[in-house]
Amino acid sequence: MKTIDELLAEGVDGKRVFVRADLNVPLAEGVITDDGRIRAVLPTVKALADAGAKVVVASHLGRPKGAPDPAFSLLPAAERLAELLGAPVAFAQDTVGPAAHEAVNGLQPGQVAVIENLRFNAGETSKDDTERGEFADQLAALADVYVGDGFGAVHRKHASVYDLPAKLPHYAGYLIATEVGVLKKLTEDVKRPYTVILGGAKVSDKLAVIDELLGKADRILIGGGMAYTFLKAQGHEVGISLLQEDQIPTVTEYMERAAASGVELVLPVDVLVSTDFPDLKTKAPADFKTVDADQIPADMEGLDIGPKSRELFAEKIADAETVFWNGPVGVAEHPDYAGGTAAVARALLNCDGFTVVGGGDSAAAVRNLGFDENAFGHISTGGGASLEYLEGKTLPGLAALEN
Ligand SMILES: Nc1ncnc2c1ncn2[C@@H]1O[C@H](COP(=O)(O)OP(=O)(O)O)[C@@H](O)[C@H]1O
Ligand SMILES: O=C(OP(=O)(O)O)[C@H](O)COP(=O)(O)O
Repeated sequence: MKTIDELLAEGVDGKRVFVRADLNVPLAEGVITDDGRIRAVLPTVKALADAGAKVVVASHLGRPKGAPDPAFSLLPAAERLAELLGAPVAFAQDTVGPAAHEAVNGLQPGQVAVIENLRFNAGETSKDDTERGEFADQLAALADVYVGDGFGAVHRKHASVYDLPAKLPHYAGYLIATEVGVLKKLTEDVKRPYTVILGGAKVSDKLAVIDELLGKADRILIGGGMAYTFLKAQGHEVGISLLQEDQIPTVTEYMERAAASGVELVLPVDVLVSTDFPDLKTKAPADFKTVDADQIPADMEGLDIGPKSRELFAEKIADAETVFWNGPVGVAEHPDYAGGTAAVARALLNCDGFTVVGGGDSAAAVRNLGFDENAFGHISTGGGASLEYLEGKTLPGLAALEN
């Protein structure tokens, strides 16, 4: 993989450099609640701008449906990038249309532009190679060189991640180099016990990684929206909790395999439940109660792990030599459901092993709950990406940079 340092040595003065970043930051009412992913790409953007490149920054944000949707505009991220750079950043209101070309053509060496959300275009995420290739051609028209630095999206076979680097000279940015360097340690020389904690809401994506993790981890703790498919598979009522019904046979097989191979698969023993999802805008106090995990009422959903589960999880983390955590174990954006996630974060800090936290929302939760990000072994900007890397999978965005 050629790195940005090689590109800088070759010289970028006046060249248009396309930086595929992951600026998929959490937003509340259009306000960024954690800018970690923007700060993470600054070294790359700054180095290119300082060397006289015309820097074109691109990213997805959220999951719009292949067409413009103002709720998912990258404008707030572009504005924050400008603040962090201490320099103006041009913003194009389309991705590959006239506004993007105008913004890029208007750049002087050392200046930066952000183009609108890549996923406003159906070609970005298309499963059809030709459609993705055509969109990548349109992106390629905006640049002379490609720098891949969106670690959080390298597991996606998307046009800007996978197809575009094949069309331009391509290099890995500083963030990708750092992330891969740290995560590599977890694939090569894992000190045991190795505890993995999985939570969050991208249940179908993340259930799949358990298949591989069963052969790698000693303990797998399941919280967040992930837990309810397991509880249901054990025959419990889960009410209106997040559920991946079609995955019940799969998780049943996981539980059998874990038992047979001596991997501890740990589920919550109690949960906080409510009839309503909390209001994340007003953060108004929630009406919830704590129940045992096999007593979830039919009209309620589980929104955090309960006090007994927090103790149990902390115990399974305490003596671990290696810990990997992806996914808040509750709806940590709301103070009433952040207790489980805070307990897991504390347990990581109390453990002497090497601790890695991965994922946009997990990293945001840790910082927003007031934990010192430097106290963890590593905070990865990618959740799904780091999990798939640890599985040993070939990640499209890394393979494309290697070719
Ligand atoms: N029990 C739950 N029910 C619904 N959503 C949940 C639950 N627990 C956690 N979440 C949500 O999961 C989201 C984060 O999931 P995900 O994107 O998978 O994590 P990450 O970005 O760290 O990889 C958060 O917005 C959080 O509110
Ligand atoms: O937020 C992200 O992943 P993560 O939640 O696994 O950390 C990345 O920006 C990828 O987004 P996607 O899962 O919509 O492709």
